Order: sequence, then structure tokens, then C-alpha cells
Amino acid sequence: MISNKKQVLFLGAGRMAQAIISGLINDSSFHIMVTNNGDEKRLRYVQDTFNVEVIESWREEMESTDIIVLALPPEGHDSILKELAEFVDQQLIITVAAGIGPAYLEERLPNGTPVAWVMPNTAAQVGKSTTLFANGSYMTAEHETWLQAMLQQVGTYEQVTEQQVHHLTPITGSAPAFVYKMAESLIRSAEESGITEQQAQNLVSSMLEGAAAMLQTGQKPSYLTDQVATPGGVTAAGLEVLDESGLDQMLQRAIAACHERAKH
Ligand SMILES: NC(=O)C1=CN([C@@H]2O[C@H](COP(=O)(O)OP(=O)(O)OC[C@H]3O[C@@H](n4cnc5c(N)ncnc54)[C@H](OP(=O)(O)O)[C@@H]3O)[C@@H](O)[C@H]2O)C=CC1
Ligand SMILES: O=C(O)[C@@H]1CCC=N1
Repeated sequence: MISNKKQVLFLGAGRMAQAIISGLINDSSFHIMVTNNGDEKRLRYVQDTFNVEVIESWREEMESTDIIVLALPPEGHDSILKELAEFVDQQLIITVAAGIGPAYLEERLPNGTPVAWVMPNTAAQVGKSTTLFANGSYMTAEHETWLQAMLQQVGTYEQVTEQQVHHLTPITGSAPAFVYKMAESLIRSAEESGITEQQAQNLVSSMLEGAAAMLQTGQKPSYLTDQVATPGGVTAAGLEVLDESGLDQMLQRAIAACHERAKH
């Protein structure tokens, strides 16, 4: 029996691949195959956790594959694309790698290959990724439909330009880690009150959820900050320390460092 399912092959089985797969398995129109760089234990874990097909050699699967997701480090792309170039025949090639835009892919793949650059974040694991994507020049309407069907399984998504994905990678891709760092510090401090670590984590995550909901009302962060900081009150004292310590400059430097690292 010929399957009507779209055959999706993941090259890479790490954090990002797993986060995307955990959403994608909810759409039965995709059949998922996964391979990696040789870590068999990880591959078996992915197979057992998500009930997907793991494969030994992707080359043998190319003919029946519709979509390839490159979920491997940016540094691995050059050599894998060289190899892929020998086998691709109109498959949609998607990368999630920082700094690897459609131009990079098209330069290394046969003329006319449909490509897309997707920048998700690990909240894909809970269907809450904020995903940005930029298409290459040869995406058809059908490819667009496939891509968007995939992205909708992992959260919200927005098409932007290639340059914008470059620019926004530290904000939507990396900054969750900045927020988790802040959460770690707040949780540690909360625990000093005598509550358990779990209680502290619940309090902090609920506080962050509330703050995110306030931002989503469209009110400006500076206004929301003022609303919290009673004149001469306790928050104002804390904000002074953050300002004196250069929180804003520190974040801008962190974003600049992400950009620098993303250059290939
Ligand atoms: N983590 C994140 O929050 C985000 C990551 N990304 C991007 O996702 C990509 C993967 O990152 P992440 O999942 O964090 O990294 P991980 O280290 O968790 O996973 C990397 C995976 O790539 C595999 N791999 C390496 N080389 C090859 C190869 N030649 N062929 C097949 N598989 C290969 C590894 O294999 P093995 O299992 O054998 O080691 C591993 O499964 C990166 O390009 C990153 O920029 C994008 C957005 C967010
Ligand atoms: O740290 C990284 O390189 C990847 C890209 C964006 C988030 N994680």
C-alpha cells in the first residue's frame, strides 16, 4: 500500500530535533524518520519516546523522502550539504541552524532545490515555540503548506526575511535561556524563605506567565514597570540596582555576542 503521508527525515536527534518531533507526532499526515551522527543510545531514546522510525543510513531513504530537516550544528552543514547535493531531487530542505539561511543552502544545493530556514525555540516541546522562518526562492505553494502544517504543531510562527531571522535569532531562539537564568536566580532567592524548590519554581513561573500576559495586552514595558514600582517603594530600590549594574547594556552585549557567534 502506498502511504499518502509526507515522509519527513530528521538529520540530527538532539534537543531541537526532539522538541520539534514531540509536536510533529501529533499530526498523523507526517511519517517521521530520524538519524544522527552515531550516538545510538540517543537514537533509541528518540525511537522509544516518540515512537518514530530510526534509520541507519539516510542516503537509502532519500528517494522516498519529501522533507529533510537539518537539526544538526551549523558547523556540520557544509559537509552534509555537499553529500546531500548528490542525492536531492526536489525534496524540501529545512534547516533550523543558527546562521544558516536560505542563501547558504541554495548556494550548496542543486539549482531549483526548495529550501527554508526555520528558527524555533525549545518551547516547541510544549507546543509554545515562537518560530520565525524564511523561505528560499524555489518553494512552491505545496511546500509552503507542508512547512506551515509542521510549524503549527510546535507553536506560533511568522514568516520574515532571511536578514530578519539572522537579526532575531538571539531574541526568539536564545533569549529563553536568558529568562531561565533570571528564573534560576529568583528561585534560589525564593527558596531562602523556607518554601520548597518546587514551590519556588511554581511561584516564579506563574509570575513570569502573568508578566508575559501583561506584555501581551500591548502595554509598554516601561509603563508596566512604572505600574509595579510604587514611588519610593521597594521595587524602585531594586530597579535602581539593576540600572546601576547595567542590565540593559549587559543584555545588548549578550545579543551582540550571539550575533558574533552565528557568523560562519
Ligand atoms: N537548542 C535550541 O534551543 C535551538 C537550536 N537550534 C539549532 O538546532 C541545531 C541543533 O542544536 P541542538 O539540538 O541544540 O544540538 P544537540 O547537540 O542537542 O544535537 C545535535 C544533533 O546533531 C547530530 N549531528 C551532528 N552532526 C551530524 C551529522 N553530520 N549528521 C547527522 N546528525 C548530526 C547529533 O548527533 P548525535 O546524536 O550522534 O550526537 C545530535 O543528534 C543547531 O544548528 C542549532 O543552531 C535552533 C534553535 C533553537
Ligand atoms: O545556542 C544555539 O546556538 C541555538 C540557536 C538558538 C538557540 N540555540
